[in-house]
Amino acid sequence: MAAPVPLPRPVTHLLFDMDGLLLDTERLYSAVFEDICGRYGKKYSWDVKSLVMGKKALEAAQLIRDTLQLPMSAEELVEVSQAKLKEVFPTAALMPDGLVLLKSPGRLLSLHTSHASHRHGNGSPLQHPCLQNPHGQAGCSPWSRRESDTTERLTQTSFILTMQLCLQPGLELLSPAWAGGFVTPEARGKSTCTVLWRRLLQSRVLGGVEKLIRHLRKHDVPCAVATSSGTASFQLKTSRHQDFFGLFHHVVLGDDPEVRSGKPEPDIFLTCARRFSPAPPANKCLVFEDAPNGVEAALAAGMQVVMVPDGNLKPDLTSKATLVLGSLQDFQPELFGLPPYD
Ligand SMILES: O=c1[nH]cc([C@@H]2O[C@H](COP(=O)(O)O)[C@@H](O)[C@H]2O)c(=O)[nH]1
Repeated sequence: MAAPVPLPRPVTHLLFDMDGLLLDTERLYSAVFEDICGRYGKKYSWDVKSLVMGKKALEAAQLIRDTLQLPMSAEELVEVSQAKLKEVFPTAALMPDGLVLLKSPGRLLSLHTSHASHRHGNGSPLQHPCLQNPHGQAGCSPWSRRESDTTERLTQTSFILTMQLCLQPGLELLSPAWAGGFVTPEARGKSTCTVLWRRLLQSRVLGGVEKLIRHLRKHDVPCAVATSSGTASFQLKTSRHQDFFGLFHHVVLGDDPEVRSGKPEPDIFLTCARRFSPAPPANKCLVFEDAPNGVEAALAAGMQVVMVPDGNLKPDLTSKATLVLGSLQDFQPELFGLPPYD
């Protein structure tokens, strides 16, 4: 019989990864590497991507080059990819919630699709008193639907029925990324999209990422960012989000001299924890990650880790996380002894 999975333990300090967790940049990396690899008839699949996510740029390029046998050096791959990434990094948006937007003539409806299941890395649902929902199901928080600023609670079944009802002719499904603030160049030109976008911004409640960080800040919970991104990439990616990143106590970057080895080694999280004053012990730190390399790094540092994996990631790559969530918006701080939302 498998050993029982321990419940989350209380923590005092939170350490956040950036790409694919706070910022919706993984699809930018995918588009750029798919394009470069495609030129040589190679596929930048999620199997390859899962190996490189969270690594420093040169190590990542080396791995991609070796795995796909690209006819160029790792340094050349860094140069070619960085040239393209620099163009798109300034468009980086905060991570969208599990939102799907449905557009019908004259009306915008958004549905939260994140099923908010809380599970252990091994796949078993987390049984915790904090997770009892109004329908009495442990391990599954309610589905919600937002129409303008009214919030209704829906069960999973009624959500699916609503989706079916909505997806009739005349209704258009907009990409989740659109909800996160990233408007594609094609969409930008269309007046209907612009009007809908403006309406969405007006009626918008804070996205899960921002809501969580502002909540923690309000309650003086020390938070920091630990990202493998180098200084130049970080500045481009965060250029539109300086207020948001200003909420963190500090940021540790991949080219920091104290970060000798990248994820999956623990250096970046240990360095990040040391820079709080006073520095917390590792077992009082909770890391948030989307990448398997990041989860390994957090565990190697002796920290607990909440994983918010991309849906394309193979389920077995989430197995080591303390807790796995569908979206950061589903995080319940009280599970780790932190102040609950008001
Ligand atoms: O498809 C990819 N995703 C992510 C990376 C690497 O992962 C890092 C993301 O760092 P983090 O998750 O620690 O924010 C990027 O800087 C980049 O080097 C990559 O090369 N290719």
